[in-house]
Amino acid sequence: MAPSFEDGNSLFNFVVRDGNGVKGMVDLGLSKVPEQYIQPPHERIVKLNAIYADELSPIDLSKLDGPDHDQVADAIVNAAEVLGFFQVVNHGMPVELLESLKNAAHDFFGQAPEKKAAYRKGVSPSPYVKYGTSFVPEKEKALEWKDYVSMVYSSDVDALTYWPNECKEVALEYLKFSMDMVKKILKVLIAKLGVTLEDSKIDALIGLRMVNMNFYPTCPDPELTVGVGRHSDMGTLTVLLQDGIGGLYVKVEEDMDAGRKGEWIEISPVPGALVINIGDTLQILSNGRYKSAEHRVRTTSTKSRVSVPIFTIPKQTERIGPLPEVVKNDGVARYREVVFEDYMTNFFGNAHAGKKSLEYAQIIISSTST
Ligand SMILES: O=C(O)CCC(=O)C(=O)O
Ligand SMILES: [Fe+2]
Repeated sequence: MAPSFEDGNSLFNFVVRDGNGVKGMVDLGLSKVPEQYIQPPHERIVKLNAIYADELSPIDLSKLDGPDHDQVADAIVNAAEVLGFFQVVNHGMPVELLESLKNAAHDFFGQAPEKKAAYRKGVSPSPYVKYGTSFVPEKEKALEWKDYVSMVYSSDVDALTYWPNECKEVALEYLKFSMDMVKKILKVLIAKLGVTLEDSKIDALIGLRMVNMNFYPTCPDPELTVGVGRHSDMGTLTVLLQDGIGGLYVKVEEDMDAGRKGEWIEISPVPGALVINIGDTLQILSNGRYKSAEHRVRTTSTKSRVSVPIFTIPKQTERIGPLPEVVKNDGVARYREVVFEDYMTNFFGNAHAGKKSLEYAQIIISSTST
């Protein structure tokens, strides 16, 4: 039976306030996209632009420990400078774990709405778990076609006590495997900046970790909606597991060989691979050399999609600014120093709007020369 929401408020209340999510709405039987989800034309993802250039072939991470170290390090740095996104294979994570994670995400979101709604903001029994929908629904002109559960890591004991039963064990294992990889990649990126950081500083830059599970229900008209709107991630590095459905798009910020600046290209699913992307923090630390890529997610009408990002972000008290050696080299600081907690508050206080989040730390450099 088609749902009849008399006014906009009742739909908002059903989906957002009462925690039924997009899934709850779709499960009622939906033949068309509700008005609240219709994106303005310039935000819609119309064209399926599946470019599969050489730059996007996955990087074999196991080679970082062998004679090809320099080549692999260069590939990582190049990807971070040009697109801000790359995929890795032979990362050491068992394939079965990746499969279990996707299943666990389906298990979690497949539960009755009240089970998930128990983790809503303000009522969640755990300070570390939040279930929700869209990004900041109260501030968005059009809602995003996505439900999520977010699990903050504080300790193994807390994770196993407070994270949802449906996914806590696999999510924790995934996080453990990922952190070694994240540290390795981060060390490569920092070294190429000509900077040496103490291990304690590296740890502080990825001191807060969050495992999210995203669920994108089927949509009756994917061309009117977005799964996630244009945004960059706020943290240092993001690790992402996506399923085989596809729909993750990245905006080309630097010109690649074929002159594709400004185009959106798809990060096509590769079985067994993980996606890595640079976040705002690393763009700031590198004084703009590494790109916190703008990305977005399309919805589909055929099958629900799941993805499982790990966000590694600085500790709240950490001061983030361009590394002094890099500024010295560049002759200019493109960002000011900010306390990460303030950066985060600003990030979560606004709807997704491309790379606008970076403006919070940006120094506007006026060109007075010539
Ligand atoms: O679902 C995806 O592929 C990406 C999700 C994403 O960008 C995010 O959660 O920040
Ligand atoms: Fe993202």
